[in-house]
Amino acid sequence: MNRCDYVLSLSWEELRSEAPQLTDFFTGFGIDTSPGAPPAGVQIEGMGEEDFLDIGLSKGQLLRNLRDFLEKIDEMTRAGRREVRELSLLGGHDKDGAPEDLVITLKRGEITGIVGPTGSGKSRLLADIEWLAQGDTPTGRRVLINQEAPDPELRFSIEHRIVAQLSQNMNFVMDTRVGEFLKLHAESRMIDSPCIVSDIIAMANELAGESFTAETAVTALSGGQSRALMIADTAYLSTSPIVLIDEIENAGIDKSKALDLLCSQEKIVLIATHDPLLALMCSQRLVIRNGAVQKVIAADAGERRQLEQLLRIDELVQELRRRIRAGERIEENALEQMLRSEAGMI
Ligand SMILES: Nc1ncnc2c1ncn2[C@@H]1O[C@H](COP(=O)(O)OP(=O)(O)OP(=O)(O)O)[C@@H](O)[C@H]1O
Repeated sequence: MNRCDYVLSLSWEELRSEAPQLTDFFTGFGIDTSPGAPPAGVQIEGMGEEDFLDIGLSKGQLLRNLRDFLEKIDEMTRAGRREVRELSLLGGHDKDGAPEDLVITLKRGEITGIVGPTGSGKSRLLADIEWLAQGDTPTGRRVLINQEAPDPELRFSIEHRIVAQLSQNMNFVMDTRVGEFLKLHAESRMIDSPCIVSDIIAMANELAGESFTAETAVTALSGGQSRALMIADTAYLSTSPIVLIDEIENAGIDKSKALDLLCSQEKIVLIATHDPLLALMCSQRLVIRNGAVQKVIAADAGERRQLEQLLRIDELVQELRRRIRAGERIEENALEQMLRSEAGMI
């Protein structure tokens, strides 16, 4: 018996324990999935021409949809088995060919910063990770997943990418509304939570400051808003366990909140940055020079305390930004007053 026939012959209790998503699939076609109802196969056999007209599909199309749906469930189960627990970077060489002394393993829930002068190779390191380099990029680095070289299927699969890249420019080419875009994305991920779209929009609005709604056209979003939407979307919908971020400092979004959000989703986050606040928020940072990682600095208690103070200073900067955005004039002693009211800051 093939898988399709097997599913069609199960009782609803059996089906629920086998793959709960299937009951939603059948309910969507008006099939009675209550516990005592006849199995799906019996009900489909009993459907007349009118019933098929009602659902807008022929019997053959319905069965083909079921087969596609089962394949998708299987693929997602396989993806779950390919679970990424850790990511290791093995050094290659710098721009002059000198060996890079690097062996480091990054774990889920960890944020790693990549810092260094302009042109030193930060984006190149992100690209090496995105392509799961195997000594075949200009740096000669290798990337291991769970201490093994990833299989080629994982490297070159477009559909099941384990790495999500949030690049500096987010441009939408689709002509659709935010709500519709997120709904489609959630469906493609088989995430069927009724609040998911509104949750993502609420989070994106928290990150962006300037609100938009489910009815806003994606092409009308500002740079900061689309960046915020992509971060919230990645956090809630992306199954990619590794997230690479190239510069969010100028995106006009609440960057510390954005990092907290991604980190709370147990992702392995790498962020290339020139921003001291973001760099200090990381669990560790890789210092790059001349195309190679020169050292790894782990955050310590001293740096954590500096981060706390920097976050307070950042709040003041945000407040100034808010006032300037609102068209206010900044009085001569405004900053001094704000600093004084921040007890103990100066
Ligand atoms: N190990 C290496 N060997 C050879 N070329 C390298 C190496 N590392 C980086 N490069 C090259 O050096 C150039 C600059 O690197 P990259 O763009 O990654 O710098 P960056 O630190 O991201 O700069 P910015 O801060 O300006 O964004 C790129 O062309 C990159 O491919």
